[in-house]
Amino acid sequence: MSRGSGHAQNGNVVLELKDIRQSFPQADGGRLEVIRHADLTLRRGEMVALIGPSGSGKSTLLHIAGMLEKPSGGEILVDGQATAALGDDARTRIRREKMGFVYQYHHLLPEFSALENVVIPQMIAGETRRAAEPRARELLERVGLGQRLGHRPGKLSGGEQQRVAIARALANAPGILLADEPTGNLDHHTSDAVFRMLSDLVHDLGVAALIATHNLDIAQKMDRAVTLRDGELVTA
Ligand SMILES: Nc1ncnc2c1ncn2[C@@H]1O[C@H](COP(=O)(O)OP(=O)(O)OP(=O)(O)O)[C@@H](O)[C@H]1O
Repeated sequence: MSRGSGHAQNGNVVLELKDIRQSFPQADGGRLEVIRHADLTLRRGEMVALIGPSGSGKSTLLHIAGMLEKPSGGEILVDGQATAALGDDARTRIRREKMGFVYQYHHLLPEFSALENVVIPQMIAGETRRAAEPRARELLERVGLGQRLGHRPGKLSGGEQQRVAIARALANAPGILLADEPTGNLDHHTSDAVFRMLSDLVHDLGVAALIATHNLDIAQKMDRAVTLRDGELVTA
């Protein structure tokens, strides 16, 4: 497993959001302007909290950053490459090779073991099972599940399921991790433990992480925080 240089450094920009705007059509024929202006630069090895009231557009901004949704305006650069004009295939390739996603609910495949859940994304990316397994094992060991490799998700606790989901998100060695309330379903104690593990991994692997959370204690433990307020992304 490659190890990064640790905390953020200048020049290690992996994701840039430039003047992102997003609006949605409304029933009355008008448009709901959810994001009026968002600029953000993410560097290797930094963990950034995305906070803001419910409905302020955090999930929308994460979807745009992950190229799952096109913004009404603005540009997204991944490793310096502009993406707005790219076709769907190129966007999908960038997403698959360079991004990992974690959601509030783990979305693991219930009929497969923890190990298989981390192997499968690598096989979809073209790895053989034999090549994919060592990394999957190592990641699962890193998240504290070395003794649970053969367990199916239904036999794991909520915190353990989320640990598998984090290992899966990192399976293809993405430079960028986007997470939407990754500890939102967990009790206070489990949430802290899962966050600590995620933070160690992000810093050790040199991943750039943008993490939406309602939990201000957790947000404070990240390297910095940005807030969506009245459609503007501002430094928290
Ligand atoms: N595809 C869509 N069409 C219309 N409106 C949408 C769409 N997606 C999001 N919205 C609206 O945009 C606003 C922001 O939603 P979003 O889910 O991004 O907020 P959030 O900050 O993540 O909220 P929460 O903290 O409750 O998860 C909401 O008013 C939502 O209804």
